[in-house]
Amino acid sequence: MSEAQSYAIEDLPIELRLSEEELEAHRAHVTTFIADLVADAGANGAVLGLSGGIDSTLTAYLAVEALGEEGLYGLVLPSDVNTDENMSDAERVAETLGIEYDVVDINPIVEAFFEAYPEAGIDRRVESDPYRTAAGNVRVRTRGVLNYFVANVRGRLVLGTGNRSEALTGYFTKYGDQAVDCNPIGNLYKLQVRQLAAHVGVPEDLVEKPPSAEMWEGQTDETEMGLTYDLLDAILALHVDGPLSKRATAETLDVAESAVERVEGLYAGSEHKRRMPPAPAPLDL
Ligand SMILES: Nc1ncnc2c1ncn2[C@@H]1O[C@H](COP(=O)(O)OP(=O)(O)OC[C@H]2O[C@@H]([n+]3cccc(C(=O)O)c3)[C@H](O)[C@@H]2O)[C@@H](O)[C@H]1O
Ligand SMILES: Nc1ncnc2c1ncn2[C@@H]1O[C@H](COP(=O)(O)OP(=O)(O)OP(=O)(O)O)[C@@H](O)[C@H]1O
Ligand SMILES: [Mg+2]
Repeated sequence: MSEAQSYAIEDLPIELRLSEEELEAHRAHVTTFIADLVADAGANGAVLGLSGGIDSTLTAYLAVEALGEEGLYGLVLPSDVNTDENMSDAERVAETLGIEYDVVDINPIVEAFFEAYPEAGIDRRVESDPYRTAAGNVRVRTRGVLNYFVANVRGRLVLGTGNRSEALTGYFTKYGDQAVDCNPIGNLYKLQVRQLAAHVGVPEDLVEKPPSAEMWEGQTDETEMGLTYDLLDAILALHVDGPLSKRATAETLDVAESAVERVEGLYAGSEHKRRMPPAPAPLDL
């Protein structure tokens, strides 16, 4: 967002944008992945948090293709910082797909956490960090607990909605929205998530909506990260996943090297979120 950019995705030396044929291949690949995972686990189906955003909407569409409408159970979990529009979009997705779903207000649960540890002062200082992020993370982790509560009771798996752009930048809450049994769209960059969503028939207004974690009022991913997803995805594909050096990436995209460094920093700083909690090596005494 704050970084100047003057490139066109179509001109990139790597194919970030998927063709219709490739989109159809990804659709089949992901639906097979979901169907196999649920069958191999002997589960009754899957549970998925619906936020009205593009990641959960696409995952829901693909899960219904994989498991049928009976196979997916939706949870719409509003808190006081979610917009009515997003929550009604989440319900619209469930209604359109014909899946069973519940709406559970998480505010009382979240408030109980804040009251249980008033020393953090979160209820009074939520507008500034670290309180704002800490409070947002409580909302996100509360949803994770509820997802697993329902999964345990109904013998289902929890579907995650993480994509590759989020995974590589650590743009998720540790043991929150990342606490799931699988990430069906986890190998797609955000740009490709949007493309696949349009391809499988997700309504245009949901495809075009600015991504938001809705952890606090007015939050958007691109403002918080200081990068558009188009630029982020290009840097990830060329430099973090791809072979280009920092300078070649900046020259190719006609952006300052500082933009590439910013992404490098997000990637390196989130390494701990992509691995199992470490323990000391066994001691050979
Ligand atoms: N080097 C290290 N080795 C091992 N552990 C390390 C560590 N550094 C921090 N940690 C641990 O990690 C914690 C920080 O991580 P975490 O609790 O996740 O918190 P944090 O990364 O600070 O915040 C979550 C970020 O993800 C974004 N988010 C969250 C949820 C959804 C979405 C969305 O797109 O929908 C986005 C959110 O906006 C925010 O920017 C620290 O408190 C510490 O416990
Ligand atoms: N209010 C909510 N109710 C239920 N689940 C939610 C809610 N908010 C977030 N989630 C879950 O957390 C996931 C991560 O949120 P994230 O914002 O990254 O994805 P999204 O909302 O689906 O897409 P977008 O990035 O476009 O906002 C969601 O996909 C959804 O599964
Ligand atoms: Mg969202």
